[in-house]
Amino acid sequence: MAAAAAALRCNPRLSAAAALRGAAAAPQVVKEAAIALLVGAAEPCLRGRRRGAGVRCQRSAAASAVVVEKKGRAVEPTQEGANAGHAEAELTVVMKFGGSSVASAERMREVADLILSFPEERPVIVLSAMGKTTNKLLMAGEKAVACGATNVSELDELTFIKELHFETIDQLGLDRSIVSGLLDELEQLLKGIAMMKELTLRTRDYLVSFGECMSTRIFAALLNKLGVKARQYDAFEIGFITTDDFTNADILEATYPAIAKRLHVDWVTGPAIPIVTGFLGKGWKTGAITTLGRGGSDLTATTIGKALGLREIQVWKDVDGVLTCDPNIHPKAKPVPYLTFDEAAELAYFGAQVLHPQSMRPAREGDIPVRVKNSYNRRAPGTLITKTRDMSKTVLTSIVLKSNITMLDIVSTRMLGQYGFLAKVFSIFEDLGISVDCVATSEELDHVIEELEKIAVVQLLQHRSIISLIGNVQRSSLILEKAFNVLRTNGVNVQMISQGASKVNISLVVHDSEAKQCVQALHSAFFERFLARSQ
Ligand SMILES: Nc1ncnc2c1ncn2[C@@H]1O[C@H](COP(=O)(O)OP(=O)(O)O)[C@@H](O)[C@H]1O
Ligand SMILES: N[C@@H](CC(=O)OP(=O)(O)O)C(=O)O
Repeated sequence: MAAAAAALRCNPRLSAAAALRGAAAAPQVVKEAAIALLVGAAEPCLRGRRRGAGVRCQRSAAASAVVVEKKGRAVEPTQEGANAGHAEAELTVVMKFGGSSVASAERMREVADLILSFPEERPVIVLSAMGKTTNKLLMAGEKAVACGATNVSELDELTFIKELHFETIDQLGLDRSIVSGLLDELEQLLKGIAMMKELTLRTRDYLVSFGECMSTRIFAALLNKLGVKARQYDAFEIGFITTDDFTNADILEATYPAIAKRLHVDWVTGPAIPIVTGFLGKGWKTGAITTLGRGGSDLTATTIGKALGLREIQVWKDVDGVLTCDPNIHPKAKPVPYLTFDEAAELAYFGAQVLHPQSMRPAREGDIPVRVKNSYNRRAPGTLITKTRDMSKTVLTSIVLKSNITMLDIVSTRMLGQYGFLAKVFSIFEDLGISVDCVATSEELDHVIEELEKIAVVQLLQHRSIISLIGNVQRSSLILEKAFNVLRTNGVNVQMISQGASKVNISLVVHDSEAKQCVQALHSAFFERFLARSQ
């Protein structure tokens, strides 16, 4: 059993899902041929060089007209916005700014200022869509399915998106033509959806791509206006090749040499800060626009970091780094100064919204440090994520909560031997093409249960939460002792426990109704009282 469970953890998506089931609240007591699967329910599958002297960003205030071309073509840097430098030095860092960092004209100015406050860097910039644009686009698409083509122009979400982008452009003193073509195209697309009365995953990706296509064009124009040469890129035009899994595509290997070549050649022939759309790619078979899963701009940034062998990858957010838990769950969450790639990856897989689940992979492969910083509080040191770190004093790093999980309790009817049973259970998921922690609809779940019931007694336990304790599992006894002490004091019965093969994660399953209170109590025990005592 243990061997089977460990093997399953090789697949990060399955790792959240497969765990040994013990007798209630008796961790590590393993029942014969009985496993439980956790099925994510509510959310869609979300899915060195040293610095050198060289080209510097100029801060000249020379205004310039910006040449804006059609979607799919880069906004070329302007003469006036010329960065006088030559490309004798390579690009040094990638800086990614999330939606909250570029949510308004004021925020865009702030981000431009932030970038220019590092004149020694030659950055590649990755941007997400402005503020909540992605959510609004999705909502507009869903409403368009039912509202009829003649009513599309009146959709609140479309009006909001138009106003946000036009107001931003006006406030920045730029030309509305930068995005007007895209906004027309967006309206046409919504009319098409209304006529078809259908929003496919492929269309969904095309629809949300407008957010990043607009934010990057506006920002490139702003930098050029400020006298800093910048060049806009649509990721799907410069070699971000992905699988054709719309809404949750994976980056393919061919991406790395392709984007490295394109960005490098452009940089040496005409140095200009590259401003790249986050989140987007191009499906290798269909040639259509794909997205990398919600929050996918982090992955765009780490992919560029690895492709170009940059010194550092910076992801600028609206929090002071990766925190000891979700600040929306517990206001006393505090920044974690250092993490390993393994810890950060585990944290992200288990639902911490702060990093995209796949984003650590390219950074780890390229061994490029990732720094998570706050664009609203530049001085905060943030979190530095590296391959290794001194773990000697570490017990717990962070607590992650993933709610609204469905747990499948599967007990063998002994028609098959133990090994055959486990193999059969997972082949059912494979045959149905279901990634265990990504089952999104109850229909999918019905199929799974129907198949499983041929070999097992299946119990469906809904409204469960996974609490993941990310830390030094070399100290698992201490972590468990402390955690169970807290849970017992709070009268909480743990329904399942699983220790990750990655040695950085222990997961507990509790009922949804108790989960937040548990996280708060655990946080207080590990990070508040512990610190108070050790200081
Ligand atoms: N452990 C955590 N550390 C930091 N932030 C977290 C954590 N868990 C959840 N969050 C949430 O993640 C948000 C940042 O992620 P995200 O919204 O994707 O940023 P951005 O859009 O800037 O890339 C924070 O505002 C915070 O509410
Ligand atoms: N705009 C996309 C991609 C992204 O990465 O956004 P953010 O960096 O704001 O999480 C989304 O909302 O999912």
